[in-house]
Amino acid sequence: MQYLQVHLLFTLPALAVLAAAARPFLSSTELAKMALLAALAFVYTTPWDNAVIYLGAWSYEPGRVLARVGLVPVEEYFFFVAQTALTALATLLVSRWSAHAALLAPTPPHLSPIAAAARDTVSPQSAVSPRAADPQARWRLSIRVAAVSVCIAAAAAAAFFCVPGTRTFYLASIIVWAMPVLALQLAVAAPFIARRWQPTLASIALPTLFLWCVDHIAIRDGVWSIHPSPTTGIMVTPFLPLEEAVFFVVTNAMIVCGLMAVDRTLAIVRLRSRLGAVGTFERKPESEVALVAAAAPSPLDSWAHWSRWACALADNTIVAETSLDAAAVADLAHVMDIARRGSLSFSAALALLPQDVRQDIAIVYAYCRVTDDVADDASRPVEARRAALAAIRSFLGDVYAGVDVSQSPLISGILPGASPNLDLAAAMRSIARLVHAWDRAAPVVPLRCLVELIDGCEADLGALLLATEDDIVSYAEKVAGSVGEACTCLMLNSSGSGVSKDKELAAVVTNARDMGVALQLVNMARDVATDAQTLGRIYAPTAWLDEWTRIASTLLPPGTTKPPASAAGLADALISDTWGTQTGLVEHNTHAMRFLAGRFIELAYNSGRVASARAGIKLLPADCRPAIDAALRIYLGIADIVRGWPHSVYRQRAATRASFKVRVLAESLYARQ
Ligand SMILES: CC(C)=CCC/C(C)=C/CC/C(C)=C/CC/C(C)=C/[C@@H]1[C@@H](COP(=O)(O)OP(=O)(O)O)[C@]1(C)CC/C=C(\C)CC/C=C(\C)CCC=C(C)C
Repeated sequence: MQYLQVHLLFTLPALAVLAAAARPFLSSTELAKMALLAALAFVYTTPWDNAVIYLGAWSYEPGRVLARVGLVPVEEYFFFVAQTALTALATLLVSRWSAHAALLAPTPPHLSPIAAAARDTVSPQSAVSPRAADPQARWRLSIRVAAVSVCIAAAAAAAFFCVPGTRTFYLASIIVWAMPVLALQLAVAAPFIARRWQPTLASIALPTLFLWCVDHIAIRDGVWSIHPSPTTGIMVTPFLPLEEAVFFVVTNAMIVCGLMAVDRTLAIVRLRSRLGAVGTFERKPESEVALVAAAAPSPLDSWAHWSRWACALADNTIVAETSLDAAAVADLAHVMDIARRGSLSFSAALALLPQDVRQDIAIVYAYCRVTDDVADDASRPVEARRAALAAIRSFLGDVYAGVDVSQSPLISGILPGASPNLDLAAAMRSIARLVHAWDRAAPVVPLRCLVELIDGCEADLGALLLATEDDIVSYAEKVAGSVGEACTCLMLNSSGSGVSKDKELAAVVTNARDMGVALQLVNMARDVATDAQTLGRIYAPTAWLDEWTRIASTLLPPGTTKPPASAAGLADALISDTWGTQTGLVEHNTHAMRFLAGRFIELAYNSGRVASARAGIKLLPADCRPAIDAALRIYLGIADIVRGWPHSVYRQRAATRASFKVRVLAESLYARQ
C-alpha cells in the first residue's frame, strides 16, 4: 500500500463523513478555528517530525511515498492537517451541544454544593463586585495548577529518557514535545475543559481509536515501519507499538484542548460583548465595543474580519474568568437551565442554534417563562398577579429608559406579596443586562415585543371572552407573535453580516409573528383540557362554542347528555367538569374538546400562518434555520397527535416522543436546509 492510499482509503473518507455530519454547524467561526489549529499543528509538528525521523524513530519503505520535503513525505505533512480537521470535526459534533458561556459560570452544584449555595444567594450587589460573587476562583486556580504541574512533571521526567538510540527515546520524545503545548492549553482552559470532561474525552478517544486502526493497517502493510531500537517494544496491537498509540492520544489531546481553549475564549468575548450592567446603561469602553465587532462578523469574510477575530482571541485568551461578572455568568447558566427544563418542545431546538443566538434567546425564553408563570400562578389571587405583571412592566420600562434598576425588588426576584423567586431574579437580571449590552438608541429587541407578552398575560387574568377568531389571533399575537418577533430580532442581530437588520427584519417580521401565532394555536389545541380544568380558561371563541352546541347532537353518540344550550353554559361545563363522576358530561366534554382542538389547528393552517412560518424560515440566517424549522415541526407534530386522538383521551397533554424529536432535528439539520 502507498502512503497516498492510506489517505484515499481512510483519512479522506473519514473526513468526508464527518464533514457531511458537521455541515450544518460548519460556520465561518468553526472553519476559522480549524484553520488556526491546523496551521499551528503544521508549524509545531514539522521540525519534531523531521528530527525524530533523522534520529531513527521510523522510516518509509522505498516507493511508498510520492515525495519528501526534508525527511518527511508530503503525505505526512498532509496528515498533520487531515488529523487536525478530523479531530476538530469530531469535537464539533460531540461538544457543540453545551452552552459554552454557561461553562464559565461558577461550578455547578454537583461539583461544589458550597458554590451552589453561594451562587443561589448571590445578591444583586455582588452583580457589581464580580470577584466577591465568584466562589469558584480558588477551584479554577487549583485545577489549572494541578493540570499544568502534571504536564511539566511529565515533560521533565521524559527528558531524562529522551536519549537517541535508547529504547525509550521515541516515547520520551513524544512526551517532551507534547507536554509544553498541553501545559499552555490547560493553563488557559483547564476549568472550562473540566466542566465538559465527558465530551472532551469522547472528542479525543473517537478519532484516536480510528487513527490507531489506520496506523495498525499502514504498519502491517509496510507503508512505514517503526524501528525497534528507539522503542520500548510494548505493543498495543500486533502491529501498533505503544509509542504510536501514545502519539495519537497526545496529538488529539492537543487538538481538542486547543479547540476548547478557543471555545472558552470566544465565550468570554461573547460574554464581554453581550452582557451589560444590571443597573443601567453603562457606556461600554471602546475596547469592549471592539469586542462586539470582533465577536460578530464571520472571521473568514475578509482579511479585516479575520485579523479582528484573531486579535480578539489573542486579547482574551489570557483573560481569567474572574474578570467576568461572575453573577452575570451564573445568571446566564441559570437562564439556560430554565430554557432546558422549561420547555418540552423548544429545549431540543435551542441546542441547534449557534452559541451566541442560543444564549440570547435563552434569556428571552426565561423572561417569557417567568412572566407567563406569574400570570398562571393559580396559588395567588388575581389582583396579586396583576400587580406582579404591572411590576414587571414597570421594570422593563425602566430598563429600556436607562433608569438604574439595580435596587429593584425584581432584581432579587421579589414580587409584591411574594417570596423571592430565583428563576425570576435570574431572568430579570439577565434581560436587563442583555438590553443594557445593546446600543441604547437602537435596542435589538423593541420594548414593545416584551410588553406585548405582558398585555397578553394580563388578558388571561380577566374573564377571557374571545368572541371571534380574530380575538384569538389578537391574543396569540400578544403572547406568541411578539416572541417570534423578539427571537427574529436576535437571530438577525447575530448574523453579523452587516446587512441592515431593519431591512431584513421588515421582510420577515410578519412570518415570524405568524409562526408564533401558529404555535400558540397548536398550544391551545393541545391544552384545551388543562387550560379549562387547571386554569379555568376557555380560549375558544363563543362563535365556536355556539357552533358546537348546534352540531353536538350529530357528533355525540346516542344517549349522551345533551350539551348546554349556550356558549357560556358549554364553557362552564368544560371548566367545571369533574373527572368521571358525571359520565354523560365527561363523554360530552371530551367530544367538545376534540371539536375545539380541531378548530384551533384548522385556524393555524387555514389562516396561512403555518405556510407563512415555513416561508419565513428560509429568510433567516442559515445557521438559525434548522432550529426554527425543528421548533415548528415539533409543534406541528403535536398538532398531528392531537388531531389523531379519539375523543376519549382529551384529558392528557399531547407530547411528541423523543424519537420523533430526534428525527425532526436530524431532518431539519440535513434534509431541509
Ligand atoms: C428555538 C426556539 C423557537 C426557542 C423558543 C423561543 C422562546 C423565547 C419561547 C418563549 C416561550 C414562552 C414561554 C412564551 C410565553 C407565552 C407562551 C407560553 C407562549 C406559548 C409557548 C409555549 O411555550 P412552552 O415552553 O410552554 O412550550 P411547551 O409547553 O414546552 O410546548 C407558545 C406556544 C408560543 C411560543 C412562540 C414562539 C417560540 C415563537 C416562535 C417563532 C419564532 C422563533 C420566529 C421564527 C422566525 C420566522 C421568520 C419564521
